[in-house]
Amino acid sequence: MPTTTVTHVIFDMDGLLLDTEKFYTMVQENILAKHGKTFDWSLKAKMMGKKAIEAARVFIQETGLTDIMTPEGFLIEREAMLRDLFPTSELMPGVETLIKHLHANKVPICIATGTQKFHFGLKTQKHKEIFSFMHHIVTGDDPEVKNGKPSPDIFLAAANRFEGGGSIHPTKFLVFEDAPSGVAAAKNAGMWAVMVPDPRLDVSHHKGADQVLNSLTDFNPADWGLPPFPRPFINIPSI
Ligand SMILES: O=P(O)(O)OC[C@@H](O)CO
Ligand SMILES: [Mg+2]
Repeated sequence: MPTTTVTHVIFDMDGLLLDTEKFYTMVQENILAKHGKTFDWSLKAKMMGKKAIEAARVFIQETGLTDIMTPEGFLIEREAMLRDLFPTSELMPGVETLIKHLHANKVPICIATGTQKFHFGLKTQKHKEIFSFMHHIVTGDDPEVKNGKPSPDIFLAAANRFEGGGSIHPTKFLVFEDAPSGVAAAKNAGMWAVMVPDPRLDVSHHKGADQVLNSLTDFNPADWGLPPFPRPFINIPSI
């Protein structure tokens, strides 16, 4: 991991801030089971992080369902199942502590997520305080995001929306991601990428990340020149 100092942080959301990838997996398994097919992590690795329609095209192509359903039809079926699940989304471990710490130390933070704006609202409704600390949110259906991850579009748009964003060098941005497409997008944008992958994702998909963590609870801000977590207060009784 390079010794560098970053000044701004961009968070991915699904699978990184919110424990939502399990919903996509479960629903996609259900849809494939109806056609006698199984969903596996090699397909998941190709879909996660992408814009919905781009992920749908991969799903239909890779599972051989092109004669049975269209990507658009798959999304309609998937969304009907996801709609009730999204509002139950929980934060991943370490998220609240890290976001509150960065916000308290005035580190500019934002979100760049492949999910569409409407789903963003459903997924975050239980966590309004935490998401209120974000300077801005860029969603996959934003007009500036012409191509989804691994294209750099969404991270470049997110960087530009900070105060003075357009003149900040990309290496001042630290991106947190869970998906191979997201890490590739961050690197394509010239930024640093900390990957927090699902343990079921093959390690071959970790390449390109500048740091790989098992959990955000293992992140040390000082490694990146960010304000360190306060030292644990040890109350040593006076002798
Ligand atoms: O970019 P994120 O927030 O991971 O969203 C991706 C989502 O569309 C599901 O994979
Ligand atoms: Mg993600």
